[in-house]
Amino acid sequence: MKKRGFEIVSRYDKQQIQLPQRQTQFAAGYDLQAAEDFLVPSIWRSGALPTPAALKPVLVPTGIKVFLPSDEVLLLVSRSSGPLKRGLVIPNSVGVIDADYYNNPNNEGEIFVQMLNFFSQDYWIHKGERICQGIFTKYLITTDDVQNTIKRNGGFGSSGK
Ligand SMILES: O=c1ccn([C@H]2C[C@H](O)[C@@H](COP(=O)(O)OP(=O)(O)OP(=O)(O)O)O2)c(=O)[nH]1
Ligand SMILES: [Mg+2]
Repeated sequence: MKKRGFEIVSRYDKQQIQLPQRQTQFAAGYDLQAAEDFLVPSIWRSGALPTPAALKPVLVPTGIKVFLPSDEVLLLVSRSSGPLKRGLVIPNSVGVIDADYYNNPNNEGEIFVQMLNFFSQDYWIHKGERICQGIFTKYLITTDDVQNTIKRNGGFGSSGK
């Protein structure tokens, strides 16, 4: 049985979604692609100072989900060229993709990438463009960790404030 890997979520079935890949021999990150053309508006779009609305991140769909052992996590981190060449930053700094997010009843575990565009021009991400990289790693728990049995039923605040 496969231990860890990526799959396409059903809403993007047969839509030529590419599974993340490492680009070079010893690359640590699996580059995730945008599942569709997607606009990331400039934070400066409404004037001299960004408004609160302009500072709300967009969620770029990837069309993929990840399965992994329960003691591992996939970390979504920026590509170094994201801010430098496209003005795109990941405002949550590092996206944490938990093992129990896979196939959750709310969105099947589809991975989304939060983004803001710090450049002055709006930016259209094209379908298939590599928007961040995912790094697999193990996580540790405390000695007196209380094993939680609550099931995840979504993401982005699904466990409450
Ligand atoms: O950039 C991200 C970050 C998270 N997630 C998904 C996977 C993750 O397992 C879930 C919850 O993320 P996290 O625990 O970081 O956010 P939260 O605000 O604590 O949400 P929740 O209450 O659902 O745990 O949302 C993404 O798709 N992209
Ligand atoms: Mg959480």
